[in-house]
Amino acid sequence: MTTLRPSMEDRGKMLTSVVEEIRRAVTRNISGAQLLHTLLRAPWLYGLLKIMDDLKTVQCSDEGRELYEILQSPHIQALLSSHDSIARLDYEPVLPPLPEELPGDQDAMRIVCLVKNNQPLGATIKRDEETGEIYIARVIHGGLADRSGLLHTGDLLLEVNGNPVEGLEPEQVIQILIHSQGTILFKVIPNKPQTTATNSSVFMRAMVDYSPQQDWSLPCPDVGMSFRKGQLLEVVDQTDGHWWQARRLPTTSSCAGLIPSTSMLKSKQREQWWSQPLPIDTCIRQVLTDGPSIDGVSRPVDEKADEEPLNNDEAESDVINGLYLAGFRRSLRLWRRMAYRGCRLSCSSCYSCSPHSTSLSNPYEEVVLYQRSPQENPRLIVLVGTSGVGVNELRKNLIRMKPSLFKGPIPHTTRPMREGEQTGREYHFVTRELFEYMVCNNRFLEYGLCRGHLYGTSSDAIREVLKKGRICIIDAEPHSLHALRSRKLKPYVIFIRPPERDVLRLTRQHARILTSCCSCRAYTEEDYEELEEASGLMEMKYRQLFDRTVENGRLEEATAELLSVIQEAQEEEQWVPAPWSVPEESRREERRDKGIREERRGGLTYTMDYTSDVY
Ligand SMILES: Nc1ncnc2c1ncn2[C@@H]1O[C@H](COP(=O)(O)OP(=O)(O)OP(=O)(O)O)[C@@H](O)[C@H]1O
Repeated sequence: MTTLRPSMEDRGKMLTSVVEEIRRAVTRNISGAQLLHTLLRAPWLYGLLKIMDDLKTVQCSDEGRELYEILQSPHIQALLSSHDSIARLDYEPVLPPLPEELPGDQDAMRIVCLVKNNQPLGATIKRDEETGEIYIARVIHGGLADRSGLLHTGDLLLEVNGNPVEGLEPEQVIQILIHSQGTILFKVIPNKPQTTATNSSVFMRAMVDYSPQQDWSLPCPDVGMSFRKGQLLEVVDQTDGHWWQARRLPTTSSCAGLIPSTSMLKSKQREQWWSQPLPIDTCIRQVLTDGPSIDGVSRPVDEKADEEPLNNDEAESDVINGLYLAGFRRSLRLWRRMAYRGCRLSCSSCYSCSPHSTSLSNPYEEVVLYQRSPQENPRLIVLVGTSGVGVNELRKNLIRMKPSLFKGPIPHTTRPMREGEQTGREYHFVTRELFEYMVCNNRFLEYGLCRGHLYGTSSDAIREVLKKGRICIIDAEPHSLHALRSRKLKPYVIFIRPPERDVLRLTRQHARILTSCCSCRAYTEEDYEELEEASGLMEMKYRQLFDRTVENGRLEEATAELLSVIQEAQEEEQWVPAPWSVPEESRREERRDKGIREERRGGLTYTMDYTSDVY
């Protein structure tokens, strides 16, 4: 840069010409970048900077003062500071000179220089077992190598920091890399240009837990990413049929990790299931509590349910301020509890624990953000919780507070109508034949037999409430969620969890627990223990199906939280299974296309050897 030392007279001329230059720029409407370019090229800029101080003190023309103000603006100050840095050659890092003896065939070789600051390289390498050559096995999305855009999957590695890698084990190359800090120089032969696949992200909900530490087949454990049931994953790369790259959401890191693909995880799950003893802890299946079943298969009989009469006022009908709640809930909860206890003893044929259960067949569920439009029906609200946690209390509270907003579905029953009851108000009173016909046609989400009468919640009863623009609120056992999760109902599932033990003791002083022989009594320490244990097991097993969790400590607080969660579910964007947001006609086309795609993919063979893939 040439230093000019202008005279006072020259300074005046200079100032005028600079101001003129700026004015012209403004009137010609040229961009800021063009103006900067013009100014920075001017030989008098350095001189101008020198006289900046003079401008502050010396009496000068209007143009001079105007220029001074312009030069004081933050943008120009930032520019001047950048100018100074560049003028002092004050930038890092200082790159080493390129090797002098570059081979003649320039196209075949690439020298890649990366600056590594205590962060992993973000690429894995592997050795070709036949040739012994070392390749870049994969480039991790968002990692250093990926951000540089200079290393690609399949590039052949020749040297690292001047050390030839020929004949080395991948682990030895990794050691060189680990001990290199700052600048790392790679000599590679680039892989043939790959067709740039459009790598748009896909969002998935994990339906199972995964821990890379326990997965011996992971090509490189350091890059593995763990996840838990219910967590949201952004899958950024599915090019490898076995190992995908993904980020957990919400994410703090731009760097992705490796997770098994659907097919990989399915085969792992199957292997694991067959090698494990039968889980008999939390399994619940649909059993009837007495007599021969409607489908003709004998079911376990619970003697007590027949012996002890229900307290009808409490058990079958809830009327709050003249408002009828779906009355059968109590008896069904009781029935469910019987079924649950019976099942704990024998669940060897239970569907949800079999290797074909839904979580095993779908380890990931594709999800999309969905915003309900005001024209659509409200979403179904499903409360899930262990018996005694307060699901019914919360549900009643919501209906009591906002009867025009919330409503329960009217259940069906084969029990005879009593005096004062109306069909379609407390229940839909139907004949046993009709009830059985509805069962055969899968019209019930849940049904059960109590004291000789059938009770059930039909999907039509739920839709009826939703169609009228009211929020249908039901409680359900978690194993029925699979049947409920449909595009039409779009259920939003809220898990009700018990609070800490001391809050339980404090808040449940006057609470009454319904016992298996249909009587009520105060809660005991044993009940609290059972409640916590059952709740923990339920959460562990079904967490992937819950959208939110609300703790039922103090009733008013829990109700208020529930209200705001429900409002969010109806009014704000939520993650839902992808098919829920697609209109029916495009769903049919999509299913057909997917079939074709899968057929094509089926023809591909994956030949990469992952055993020596090192990060
Ligand atoms: N937050 C709370 N504070 C105090 N008492 C509560 C609270 N939630 C529920 N209760 C009381 O606990 C008892 C059981 O509640 P509730 O009947 O709602 O349980 P549930 O989960 O529906 O189980 P079940 O179907 O077996 O009755 C009731 O006496 C209820 O009034």
